[in-house]
Amino acid sequence: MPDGFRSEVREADGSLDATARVLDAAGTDDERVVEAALRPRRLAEFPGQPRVRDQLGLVLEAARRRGSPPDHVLLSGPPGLGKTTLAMIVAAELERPIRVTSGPAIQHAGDLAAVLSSLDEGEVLFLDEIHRMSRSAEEMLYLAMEDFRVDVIVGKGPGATAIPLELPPFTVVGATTRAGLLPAPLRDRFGFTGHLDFYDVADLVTILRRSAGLLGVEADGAGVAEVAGRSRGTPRIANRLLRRVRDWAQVHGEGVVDARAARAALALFDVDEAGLDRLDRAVLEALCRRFGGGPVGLSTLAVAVGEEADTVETVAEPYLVREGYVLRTPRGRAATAAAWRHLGLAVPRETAQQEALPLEDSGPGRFAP
Ligand SMILES: Nc1ncnc2c1ncn2[C@@H]1O[C@H](COP(=O)(O)OP(=O)(O)OP(=O)(O)O)[C@@H](O)[C@H]1O
Ligand SMILES: [Mg+2]
Repeated sequence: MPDGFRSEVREADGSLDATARVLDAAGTDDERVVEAALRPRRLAEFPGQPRVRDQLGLVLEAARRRGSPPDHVLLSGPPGLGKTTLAMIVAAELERPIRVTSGPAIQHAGDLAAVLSSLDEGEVLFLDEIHRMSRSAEEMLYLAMEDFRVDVIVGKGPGATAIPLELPPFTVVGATTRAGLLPAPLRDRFGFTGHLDFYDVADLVTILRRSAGLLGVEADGAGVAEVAGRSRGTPRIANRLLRRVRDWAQVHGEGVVDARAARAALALFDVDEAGLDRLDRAVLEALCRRFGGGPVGLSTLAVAVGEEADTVETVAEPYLVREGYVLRTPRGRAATAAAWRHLGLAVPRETAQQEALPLEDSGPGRFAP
């Protein structure tokens, strides 16, 4: 997440300004403590993402039987869907230690060299936000991932020499919200790439029941279903909303997460019936009211809602596109009829006509990004 965005969700005392962005899918530091407690530890207790889970399970099991480290693993997808959780699970399944660092923390190749040269055989190196690493570190990483070797540069200027240093075999687990930003040579070094997608409601219900149990919160079926349906397909948001509904239930109700508590708390925190939050609605409002439904370029749209383009693109847009409110076209972002209707506005004739086209004319991928 861009730092500017993070700082916006904080109060002066550093706590989460929950009314501002209860749906912000990126976690805050205080929240990370709660999150860590709610993370599934093993693949078998990880609900959802069946494809990625099966594929990853196979890769890990085969490596375990061979007794050698598995291929490097890249996990991509929107914030809060379980990339960090899966990285921890990789290490747990391999019964190996995990070393955690992130792209922004590695600004110089030397930083990476120090981490790499201290790895033990079979260790898992988790590189979060891998798309934010410096170019020179990236190049060092290719070599290390492929040949298990780093060139340590000694000295400066014309007298500088590269001393090759052999590394024991290890496994890189990279995580990124922006797989498209990774240079192809780096992407190619990963033997397995798992793309995480939004969760369906049934999986979120499973996750919420488990979280309620861990938090010692009583929750009934209707309450859990209400929260699951309004969590933007994102476990982090589901867990966060569960805690806010629990708060409401403890203050105004009997302490039970039920449908009444869920509806009241979600309304209080600006989560609408479709599960859209303030940023989502701001994007739709800008698209429809300011730009007549678009198409409009991402950066123009971002300025209109007062956010960074990166935030609009990684946080709001994937879900709006997937739910069919926004289309990504070569000329920019455009509102669908569903967006106009969601805001309670009349659907412009042109939009209605376009969407009423028989399917064979427009193709099945009309709503695809
Ligand atoms: N499949 C899942 N089952 C249960 N809980 C999950 C699952 N996926 C994610 N979570 C919960 O959601 C929270 C966020 O997950 P995680 O930190 O793994 O997301 P992330 O993809 O790494 O997000 P970011 O891109 O912001 O780093 C965690 O607290 C975890 O408990
Ligand atoms: Mg993460």
